[in-house]
Amino acid sequence: MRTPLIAGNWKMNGSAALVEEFGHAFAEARLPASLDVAVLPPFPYLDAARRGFEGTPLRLGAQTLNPLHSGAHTGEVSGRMLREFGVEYALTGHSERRQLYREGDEAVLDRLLAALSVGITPILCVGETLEERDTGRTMDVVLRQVGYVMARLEPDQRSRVVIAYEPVWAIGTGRTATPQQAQEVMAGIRQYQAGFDRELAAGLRLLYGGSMNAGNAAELLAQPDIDGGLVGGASLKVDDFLAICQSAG
Ligand SMILES: O=C(CO)COP(=O)(O)O
Repeated sequence: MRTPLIAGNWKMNGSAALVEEFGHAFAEARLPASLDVAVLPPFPYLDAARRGFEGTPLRLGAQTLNPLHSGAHTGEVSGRMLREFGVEYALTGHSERRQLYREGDEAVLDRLLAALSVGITPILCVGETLEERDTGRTMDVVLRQVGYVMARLEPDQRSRVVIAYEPVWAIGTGRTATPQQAQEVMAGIRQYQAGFDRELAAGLRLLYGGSMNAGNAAELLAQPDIDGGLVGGASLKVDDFLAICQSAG
């Protein structure tokens, strides 16, 4: 069975105080027995989070990484450095990185390979814009983003990737995909992978992201092909994030 994963992407938000608050709340929290939970704070908070989350179920993630291990790349952070801070997950291909920082499929692949090379589980984010959905291109776009990366990996690498389906029109808009819309695309991703490797597809963890909150998480997470959530805004409020984690049981 696939273990659900709830990941909180804080984006460029949060504070040292919020890290501390999460550490305290999750130390006391009763969570479903079989659940992985990660928080992805901005880089400056990683060290505090590593200390503050000790003894809690919270694992650490990063929002991006540079494809190289080290070098003259002002402002960048490598996977090797993240690993030193106990980072276990890293986003690659988030739509904000694709749009705002012009990261294309090749850049996404490079970052994902860098994560794998240091033992970090990459979360490959994919998703269509509203225009792409309205013109009937959702599956083409999503499967191109998935296929570009997965086709270039070795089987053992492929089995370590988590895929997050985040429709761009649902991110930060309060407009969530309906459980049926999300399920349809995510079943399509799994079927596409099954065309290459049935066993891998059956074990592939697929997360939904886009305005997931405490009110809609249970219904989304109840869909057969949704194995967890990538949560933005609602991951900044400890009670909401806890409630989402609890509904993943
Ligand atoms: O982009 C997201 C998570 O990576 C989703 O953000 P929101 O949950 O704020 O829509």
